[in-house]
Amino acid sequence: MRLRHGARWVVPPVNGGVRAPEPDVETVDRPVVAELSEVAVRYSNGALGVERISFEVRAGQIVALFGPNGAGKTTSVRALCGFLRSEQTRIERGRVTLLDRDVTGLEAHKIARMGVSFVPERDKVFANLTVADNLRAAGDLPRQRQALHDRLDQVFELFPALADLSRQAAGQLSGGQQQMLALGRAVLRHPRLLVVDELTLGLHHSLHEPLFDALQRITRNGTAVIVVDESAGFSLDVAHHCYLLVGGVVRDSGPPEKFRGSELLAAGYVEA
Ligand SMILES: Nc1ncnc2c1ncn2[C@@H]1O[C@H](COP(=O)(O)OP(=O)(O)OP(=O)(O)O)[C@@H](O)[C@H]1O
Repeated sequence: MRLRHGARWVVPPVNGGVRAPEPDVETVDRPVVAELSEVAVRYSNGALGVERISFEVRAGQIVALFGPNGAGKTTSVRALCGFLRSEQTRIERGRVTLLDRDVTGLEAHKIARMGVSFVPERDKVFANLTVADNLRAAGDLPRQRQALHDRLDQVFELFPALADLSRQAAGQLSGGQQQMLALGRAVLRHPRLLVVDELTLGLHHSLHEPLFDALQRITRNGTAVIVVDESAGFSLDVAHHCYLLVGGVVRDSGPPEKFRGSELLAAGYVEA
């Protein structure tokens, strides 16, 4: 696989960092890509992961999930992506829909094949493989050489640093570089839905804006994005729609403006 960069990303790049999304007139009428409806999840030890979670994301939208520790954000996105089965954890109630198909409890690899890329909170890269090999491992890649190169170019346009790191072992990269690699591998597949659990957790502040900027750019070819992040600061800047989870239920939802209120800040639900 030849690594180069310079070709155009399929959507115009954003210059000048994270911008507030356009008023959400454009995306509200787009098709729903994924939906959780009244989902309850119980872990194998009997603990309730989430009690009643409903949310949806439409093509080209960024949906932000936030809430305090233990609210059920990770459980919700793992339920959506099929990452609970291996833990003998059950979706006890409710329904997960992906592209109009009921995928409740379906295995992760089948959900991935339907066009979902998941960037988990931990273990997001193969530490012993090079950056190039991590990208090769993305799966669902075009066989035709030029098509593959074009996709790689799109990734390097999103994250130019990756092109220069291609021979480096992923385990030697900084946390920020690993996150870029994980996102790069996820978008290489041209997913219909990208799900990112903890986009900026543990990363230096200077990386937050470029990472959220990348999410905005990813949506511009119609990819839907669900992002969970510790700090809702940038989430509120880029999201079209937000869901506040507390204690395993959706406490509130709406456009980001609704969540900028001091009451939520004071309650610690939204970290500025
Ligand atoms: N593997 C597990 N086994 C048992 N219970 C779990 C497991 N993972 C999470 N839980 C429980 O499920 C609930 C929701 O946790 P979850 O990790 O989804 O929340 P979260 O909002 O992502 O929190 P955080 O921001 O701390 O990651 C919590 O009560 C948690 O203790």
